[in-house]
Amino acid sequence: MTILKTTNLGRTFGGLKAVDNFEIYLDHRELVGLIGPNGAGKTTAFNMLTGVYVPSYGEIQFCDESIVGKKPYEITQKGIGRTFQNIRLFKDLSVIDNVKIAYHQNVKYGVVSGIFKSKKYKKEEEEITEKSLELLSIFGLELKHGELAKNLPYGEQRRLEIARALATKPKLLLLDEPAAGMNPQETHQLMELIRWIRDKFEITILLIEHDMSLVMNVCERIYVLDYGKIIAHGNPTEIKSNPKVIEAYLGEEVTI
Ligand SMILES: Nc1ncnc2c1ncn2[C@@H]1O[C@H](COP(=O)(O)OP(=O)(O)OP(=O)(O)O)[C@@H](O)[C@H]1O
Repeated sequence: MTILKTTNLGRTFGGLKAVDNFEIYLDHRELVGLIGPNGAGKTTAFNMLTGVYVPSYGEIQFCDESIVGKKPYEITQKGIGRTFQNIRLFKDLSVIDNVKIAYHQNVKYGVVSGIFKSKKYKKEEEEITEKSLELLSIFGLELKHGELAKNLPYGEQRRLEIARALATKPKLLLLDEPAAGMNPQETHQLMELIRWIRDKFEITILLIEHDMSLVMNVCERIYVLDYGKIIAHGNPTEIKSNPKVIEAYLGEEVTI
């Protein structure tokens, strides 16, 4: 079942077509990679899918509904969660509060209930705390729940970002360079975790990554962007041997 489909999607900045004719589909429970050299347009594509940028043209269908023109928070509520290339945590809040804030996007009590701290409010709060701790334990962060996010080592901040994104209960999770700045051992563990998350939460994952071993090992299908256009699409074996992909990566410090 296809949950996301884009048609002739594009974004221009002045005269630059940062992304052009971007056409992808994602099926339920797929793990798909989006790769390409620096400046190819990967983050711009993510920004359109999540409402951070309004597309200059084209269509995005998510769960059979157009999400073009919707605000980022509306798209989050519809079921697209994401992480950012540059980590965006509330650095001066505790680890658990970072996750709880994300959960609050889906709670049912109203403002009045919140102000007067009704029974329903307290029950919801207890549930959110419990669920947040459960989520933190998946990411090996439960013992650090009281620490300030800014005091976590880099790899743990990246994991906390994924936990936050999952707390918004996404059907589709977009990960923008989840392994950036991680050492090989952390990257390997993350790879396992990403696969596990997809299975446990039964979600679709689209990830941007520069670490080719991670992409090739973890993704079932891969789209390759170059100068804003998709130049290749296929499984890892097909992508590795695609001449257009090899050419696009010439001069980059990566082995594919
Ligand atoms: N807000 C913006 N204003 C002007 N140009 C932009 C803007 N955002 C992106 N661009 C340009 O669009 C192109 C694609 O950028 P983008 O960040 O999407 O690439 P990327 O593939 O994510 O790169 P990287 O791998 O380096 O993160 C680049 O030429 C970039 O300079």
